[in-house]
Amino acid sequence: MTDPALALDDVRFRWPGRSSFALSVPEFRMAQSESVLLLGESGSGKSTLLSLICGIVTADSGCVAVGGTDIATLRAGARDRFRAERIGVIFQHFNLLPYASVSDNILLPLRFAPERRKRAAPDEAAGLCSALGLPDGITGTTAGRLSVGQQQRVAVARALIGQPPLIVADEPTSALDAATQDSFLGLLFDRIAATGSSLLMVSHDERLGARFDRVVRLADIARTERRTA
Ligand SMILES: Nc1ncnc2c1ncn2[C@@H]1O[C@H](COP(=O)(O)OP(=O)(O)OP(=O)(O)O)[C@@H](O)[C@H]1O
Repeated sequence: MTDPALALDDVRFRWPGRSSFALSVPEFRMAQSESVLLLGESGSGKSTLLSLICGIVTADSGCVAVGGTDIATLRAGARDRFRAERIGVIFQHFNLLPYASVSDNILLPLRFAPERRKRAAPDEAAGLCSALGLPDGITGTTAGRLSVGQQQRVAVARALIGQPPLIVADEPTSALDAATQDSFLGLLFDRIAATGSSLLMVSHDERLGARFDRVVRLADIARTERRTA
């Protein structure tokens, strides 16, 4: 039997030093190649959940397994390499290196991920740029000079390069108008259909739901505790 792309069991978490917010997830699963839209209001813990899934923070108890590997069993350095190998992350604010070229930004995760680097074709960065509708020759441009929409596409190319099995995206469409949102999602879905990657996207916009295999509300899979500190 193949491992689920993602499995959370009895996960509990509090941000260190902050008792005012707690998140617990009894059970959540994603199958391989599945796309899930995770909805929740602002401050409900969506980004916190993604940080747990990416191993940026570790659960106080319970298990977060990505492709069958419990990330709590990995030491910090190994966890960073595991994330680079297995998860393509699209951050809310893209987190591009503004002084580095588009090409260097896209290739960045491969530096820490030898297996993913082997899977990436030599011209994949340029190919992704063109598939994502970026202009020819953009790979040498400094990322800080791009429009917001272009930065977003570069962030997607960086997440997709080398075909990581899981793509995690934190509100990647929030800065886009409706038409650009639609074409952006079309491109993202074309790419994950081609590679068979799973996609977990966080948003507070339920209109995006039609494109996904499943729409999940954070409130239905997690309990949160919020107190004014
Ligand atoms: N790095 C952090 N350190 C400490 N507390 C944090 C950190 N990141 C988030 N929190 C706290 O965790 C709680 C949930 O925030 P989170 O960003 O996960 O919610 P969200 O649903 O993603 O919100 P939004 O839709 O506004 O991005 C908030 O109380 C927030 O202050």
